[in-house]
Amino acid sequence: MIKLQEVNKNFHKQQVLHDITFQIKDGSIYGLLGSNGAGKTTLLKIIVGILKQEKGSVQIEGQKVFENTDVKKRMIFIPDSLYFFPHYTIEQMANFYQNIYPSWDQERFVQLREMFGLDIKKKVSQFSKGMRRQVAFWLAFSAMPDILVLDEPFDGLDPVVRRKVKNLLIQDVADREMTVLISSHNLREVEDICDYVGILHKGSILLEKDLDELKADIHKVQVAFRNHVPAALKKDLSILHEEKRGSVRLWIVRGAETEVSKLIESYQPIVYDLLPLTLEEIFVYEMGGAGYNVENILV
Ligand SMILES: Nc1ncnc2c1ncn2[C@@H]1O[C@H](COP(=O)(O)OP(=O)(O)OP(=O)(O)O)[C@@H](O)[C@H]1O
Repeated sequence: MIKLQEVNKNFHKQQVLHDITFQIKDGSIYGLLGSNGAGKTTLLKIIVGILKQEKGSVQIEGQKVFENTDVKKRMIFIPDSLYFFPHYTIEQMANFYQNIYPSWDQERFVQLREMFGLDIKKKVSQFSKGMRRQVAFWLAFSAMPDILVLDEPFDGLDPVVRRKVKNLLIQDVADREMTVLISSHNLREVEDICDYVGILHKGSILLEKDLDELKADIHKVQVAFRNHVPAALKKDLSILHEEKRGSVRLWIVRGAETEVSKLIESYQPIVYDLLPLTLEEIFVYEMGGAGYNVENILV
């Protein structure tokens, strides 16, 4: 479990993180979303113990992270700007990782070689940007960390590699309860793999959600009635948003699907469809309800 309690961080006199409190359960994938400058990289660096917060606590399995090598050996951070030793080949980097991470799995490194298809005798600096990112993932997956922290991890990866990397992430989470924290400015990029999403805006967490619960709790409804819309129905439903399209109403409603359907059908509509929402649509309505314009916060 990663547990943050009222974490604050200043750079010089500017406060960039304000009372950040959240938890990430073992074996889950948490997406930390936010626009440029929201504070994502700073927060990630505090979680992995590169930076120290001014106030508050960060604990992993009950232990503090900063200057704690035992915890750091179980965790890998892939930053947005990658660093490899100049002149090192992939093989030399792998040897270096093997010495640092006790859980390094050489068999897996060899097995993943086929998937990534990169020459281990070649210097990492001679690969393209996207290929260097693949090397970072290859090393990280071979080190078998308990915790993987990824800063904008999919930038520069082509769609095929992106899919392969996401599959590996999901596999490690399912097989051995790896915990993953991913930062991104793009909801669509992470919505297919995250269990939880937190939105960071100007250094504060605006919203935090379990995605399965979120998807089960909010729906798009198209409905039409022979005469006018029953006022009692509108009163009983939790309608977040309404649009009129001729005689058809489009509603965004909150509530369990079975209950929403039962209630609407009891008024015998002549048209009734309950449609799924994309995660992006859900956030637009959720955050709109909280007084934020989501287009200014997420892409
Ligand atoms: N080393 C530093 N010294 C001073 N200010 C910094 C430093 N690092 C970050 N900041 C400031 O902290 C704020 C948050 O930056 P951070 O890099 O954490 O944002 P981010 O959400 O990762 O943004 P992006 O999506 O653009 O990478 C910004 O205002 C930035 O200017």
